[in-house]
Amino acid sequence: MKAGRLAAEIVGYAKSAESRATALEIGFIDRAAATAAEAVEGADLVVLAVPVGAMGAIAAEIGPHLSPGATVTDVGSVKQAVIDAVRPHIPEDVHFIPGHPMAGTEYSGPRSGFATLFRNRWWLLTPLEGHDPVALARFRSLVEGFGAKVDTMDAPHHDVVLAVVSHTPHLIAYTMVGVADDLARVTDSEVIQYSAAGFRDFTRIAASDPTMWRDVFLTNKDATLEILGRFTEELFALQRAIRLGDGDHLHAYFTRTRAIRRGIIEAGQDTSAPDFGRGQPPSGGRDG
Ligand SMILES: NC(=O)C1=CN([C@@H]2O[C@H](COP(=O)(O)OP(=O)(O)OC[C@H]3O[C@@H](n4cnc5c(N)ncnc54)[C@H](O)[C@@H]3O)[C@@H](O)[C@H]2O)C=CC1
Ligand SMILES: O=C(O)C(=O)Cc1ccc(O)cc1
Repeated sequence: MKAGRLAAEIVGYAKSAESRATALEIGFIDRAAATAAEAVEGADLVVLAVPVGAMGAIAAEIGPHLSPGATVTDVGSVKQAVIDAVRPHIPEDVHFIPGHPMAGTEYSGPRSGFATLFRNRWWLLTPLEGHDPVALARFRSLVEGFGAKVDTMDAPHHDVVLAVVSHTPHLIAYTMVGVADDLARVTDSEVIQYSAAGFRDFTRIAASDPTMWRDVFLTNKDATLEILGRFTEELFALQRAIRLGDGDHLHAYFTRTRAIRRGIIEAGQDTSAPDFGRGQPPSGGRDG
């Protein structure tokens, strides 16, 4: 918003005084408020960017201080739980537009933000029934001003999709790194020294913020457990194929999954890693 001069004044609040001071120092905000309630006084737009489990408490704190006609949005990785926790605290004359930018890194805190973070990334919105289309269109064009692409869907659908493309993969990465750490035969230095790209990517993901991800799994419980159940079934089938020496099964499976990867690249959605066949992709996040 700062880089694009999309707001007259940006007021920030964070629980820690250090985060507030850093945000001011690096120019992310024009003014730091001492409380969340003070931060939202007179604001046209309020963005809730706390761990999913903290959204409800923050909403309760700011609810009585919101201006009529203001818009409240959030950036939480889970949507239905945030809606359930936040909506009761938002006055009738305030617009609530739940959202989720599909962009980020394993880093936290104000120094981890950068102006191009949302460029060419999806920003999913899960508007509530009976929402004001004018407020939605206004917010949508703001987000497009960050360079993001917007899509809308309902919250339960969002949560299942995210369980597949983000939440369960994060859990798998956490597990794989934990397994490597547990293996006495593989010393720490070997894990670090011989890390191939696949495992290195797992370690990056597994370095993500523990509070944020704890809250994601606690609040997207059903969808994550459903996808994890399917994942476990497939894993057992592959385990069995390896044990039986069933190369056809393995080959057919890997052929199917390779087609998915190629589909992502052809759709121009790969912003994660160098694609040596097609030159450098656009920079994606801090690790690029
Ligand atoms: N990091 C990422 O890659 C992405 C994160 N998200 C979502 O964005 C939200 C914020 O995540 P980040 O910006 O990465 O985290 P962050 O750690 O950089 O910022 C979180 C802020 O919330 C504050 N906070 C934590 N607990 C609080 C509480 N109980 N009450 C009041 N304030 C509290 C912290 O002081 C901090 O200022 C989360 O809901 C997360 O699911 C969404 C997309 C990507
Ligand atoms: O660091 C990564 O690779 C991410 O996957 C970032 C991310 C984390 C959480 C989200 O809800 C959306 C994006």
